[in-house]
Amino acid sequence: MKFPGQRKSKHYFPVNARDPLVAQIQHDNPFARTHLVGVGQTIVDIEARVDDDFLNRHSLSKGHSLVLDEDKAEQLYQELKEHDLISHEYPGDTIGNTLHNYSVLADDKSILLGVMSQDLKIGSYAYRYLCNTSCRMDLDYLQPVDGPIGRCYTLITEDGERTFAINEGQMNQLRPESVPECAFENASALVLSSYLVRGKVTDPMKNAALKAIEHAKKHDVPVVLTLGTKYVIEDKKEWWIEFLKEHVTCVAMNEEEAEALTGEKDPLIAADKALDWVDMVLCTAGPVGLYMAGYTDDALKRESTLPLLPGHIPEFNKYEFSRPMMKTDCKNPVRVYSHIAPYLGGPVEIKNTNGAGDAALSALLHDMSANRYHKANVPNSGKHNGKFLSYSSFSQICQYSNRVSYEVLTQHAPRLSRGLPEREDCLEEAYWER
Ligand SMILES: Nc1ncnc2c1ncn2[C@@H]1O[C@H](COP(=O)(O)OP(=O)(O)OP(=O)(O)O)[C@@H](O)[C@H]1O
Ligand SMILES: Nc1nc2c(ncn2[C@@H]2O[C@H](CO)[C@@H](O)[C@H]2O)c(=O)[nH]1
Repeated sequence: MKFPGQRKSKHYFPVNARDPLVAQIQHDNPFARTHLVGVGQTIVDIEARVDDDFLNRHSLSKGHSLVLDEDKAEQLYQELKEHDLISHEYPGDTIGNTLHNYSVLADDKSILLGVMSQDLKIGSYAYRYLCNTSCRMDLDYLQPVDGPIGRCYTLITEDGERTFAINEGQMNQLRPESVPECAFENASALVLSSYLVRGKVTDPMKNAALKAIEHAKKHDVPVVLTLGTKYVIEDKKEWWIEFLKEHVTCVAMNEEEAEALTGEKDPLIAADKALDWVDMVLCTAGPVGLYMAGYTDDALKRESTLPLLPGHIPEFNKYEFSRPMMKTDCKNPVRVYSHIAPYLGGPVEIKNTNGAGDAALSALLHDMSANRYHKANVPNSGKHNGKFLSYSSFSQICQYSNRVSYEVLTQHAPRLSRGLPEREDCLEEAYWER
């Protein structure tokens, strides 16, 4: 496990691998490990540059993700092929992206639960998916299916916006029996997306996701939900609110999804409202940067030394140096908020915004895992004088998430092609003290 945030050597584990005393202790007590587990829809992103007219012709709504009927999906594909519009093919799925990024950042294991074509042909989409996924992602539990994985036509218009059109293939055929309980032992978090419940009523995926939640609860693993696209939420807002209350520790969303869920346009107010239902919120807001909200115990709160920010909640970032906790673990819960503007104002040239939100979430999940890892290995550390959800403060997680999003904005693919640059071994110099 590489540690997040300030990435100087002291933040790496093991601290001193060559020390004979440390080696002896390790031999007697090998480091406890942890991993991230996720349930995903296995899909490949097929990227093409199109104009607004193309979106209108195929009745697609700009910026969103829609599932197409098989015929319509085929028609769209033929048009892309005919005009030679396809420019790239990448493994996709919001959960696959998040797990892959996590494995790259933490240099550690994640487990993907999903489907994979059993008769895999070299050069097929399934083959490409596997070839371009981090080797730290454990794919051994994938359920074989007879047919293709999903395709996500990622249509980029001139304004840089991406619109998704999905040909689902077998992506929703994951069965609850293919979600093994052993994948949840020692897991740091379970990550799911709202996309998992928008299949046909006969698709087993929704029950597979519920089975995963059941295992996660049994093993005291926090459930993290990313909201995917606003349409999935708008259609049944009340259902989602109940779902959050019952199952979810942390929700990740962008400002549109946040508005669909809470009715609030302002991401800070939306995040605050979501705290009525969950313990922690990550809300990305494109060029406005991102917000986090959560709870800490009054006795453990820490004041920010950064400028206090105006907003609908005045000086909302006052306690952003605190570390997130579950509300039920706080004697006197205090709400904490933090915000960060895009890293260095955003890249000079944004290659593609696809995956920027997934990248932010993977950084947060990395920080949560680092906490679990540290706690298992150094339980008496002062870092664990409270039952915290993450290793770093709200403020530092915001900076880290933002930094990772930036990396995805500067590249074409939705998944990190490498970790953060080693050269920038202290974020303080490059960023904090800008
Ligand atoms: N135009 C932009 N300029 C600067 N930074 C940006 C821009 N768009 C996104 N970002 C950065 O990326 C982060 C995540 O972006 P965004 O809110 O667009 O995610 P998203 O809509 O969930 O993306 P996706 O669903 O494709 O993963 C933002 O918090 C911000 O740091
Ligand atoms: N699982 C899943 N991922 C999607 C869907 N629509 C878009 N995405 C993914 O969202 C990612 C960006 O967040 C892209 O890489 C897409 O693959 C969907 O319906 N289901």
